[in-house]
Amino acid sequence: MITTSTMPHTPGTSPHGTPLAVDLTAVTKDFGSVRAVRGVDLHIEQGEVVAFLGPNGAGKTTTIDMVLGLSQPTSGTVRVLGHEPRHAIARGLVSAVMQTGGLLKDLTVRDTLRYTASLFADTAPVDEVLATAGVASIADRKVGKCSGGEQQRLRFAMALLSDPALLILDEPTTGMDVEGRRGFWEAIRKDAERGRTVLFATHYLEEADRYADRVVLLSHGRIVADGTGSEIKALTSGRTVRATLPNADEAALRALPGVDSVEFQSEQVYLRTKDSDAVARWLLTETDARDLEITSSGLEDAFISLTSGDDDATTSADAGNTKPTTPQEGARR
Ligand SMILES: Nc1ncnc2c1ncn2[C@@H]1O[C@H](COP(=O)(O)OP(=O)(O)OP(=O)(O)O)[C@@H](O)[C@H]1O
Repeated sequence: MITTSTMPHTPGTSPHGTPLAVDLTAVTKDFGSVRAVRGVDLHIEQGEVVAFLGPNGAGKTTTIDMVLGLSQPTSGTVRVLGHEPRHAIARGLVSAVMQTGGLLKDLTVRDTLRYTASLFADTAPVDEVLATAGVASIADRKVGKCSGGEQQRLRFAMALLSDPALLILDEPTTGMDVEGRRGFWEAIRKDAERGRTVLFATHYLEEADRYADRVVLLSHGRIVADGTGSEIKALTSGRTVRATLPNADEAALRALPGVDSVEFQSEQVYLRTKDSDAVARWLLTETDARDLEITSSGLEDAFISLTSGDDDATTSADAGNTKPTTPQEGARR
């Protein structure tokens, strides 16, 4: 079970008494008979960089839309920095970077920012924002001539104009090449180091693992895991200990604490375990095992194991079944 905070605190605030950046409690969302979000509890503290990871249809966009005040939950509550989402947006506390739209091809990057800035009463200086978003070198380029990655960095720059406390990005790098994605995330990470809270939805495991402090894994409208990338990897599949062990005592291996599975290939034994140190120690001290190798499972294994095998019931008819599907659900707080 992943937990990061055991300190009691007032609902809606962090243990330090500051409002949570995002505070979802028992949130559900129905579209007719489809229950897209099923009892989500999510508490994000200010300054966290959180990835919302999940397969198609998991409910990421639906949840983000509620945080942005674009739709209302069917039940449960959504608070953003201590406010109703729409009030938080109206106060300029939240900005969003969406995948597409919102750009005029004939304007330059700088003019796009100047024009956007003119719509607000008070904004960060355009030159500062150009630099932060990593688009200063293409400031005089027409938007239509910018690559997909550059256009996304421009959308990021536009989102920064109001200097929001919370930045939300819904699958911002879909369709970008590897180089473009790296440049985009480097700009986001660098900016986040100054304390901005970032919540982004993604399909890319590697992106979530590398750029988020915390990964919230969503499947079928529920949170099925919540922790750092490493915690989630360890949580699901643990590690595999491989050893050469002729005449292995299968029953003894299976009885070891923390061992999830045991497989044999001729003289090789493969043990999947959450406590690889203990298994390795036992093999080396109690058996003739040699050539030990310990490998860590990837986030992809965790993703597949945590998001598959769940029931596919997304109709609200069975929505009363909000029991966690894994021990990890809602485990963070
Ligand atoms: N306006 C709508 N009307 C009906 N069903 C909807 C609507 N919006 C979303 N859904 C359904 O709700 C579920 C969750 O969709 P959502 O778009 O939130 O998932 P997602 O995780 O963002 O997926 P993707 O990664 O494909 O964008 C899906 O079953 C989807 O078909």
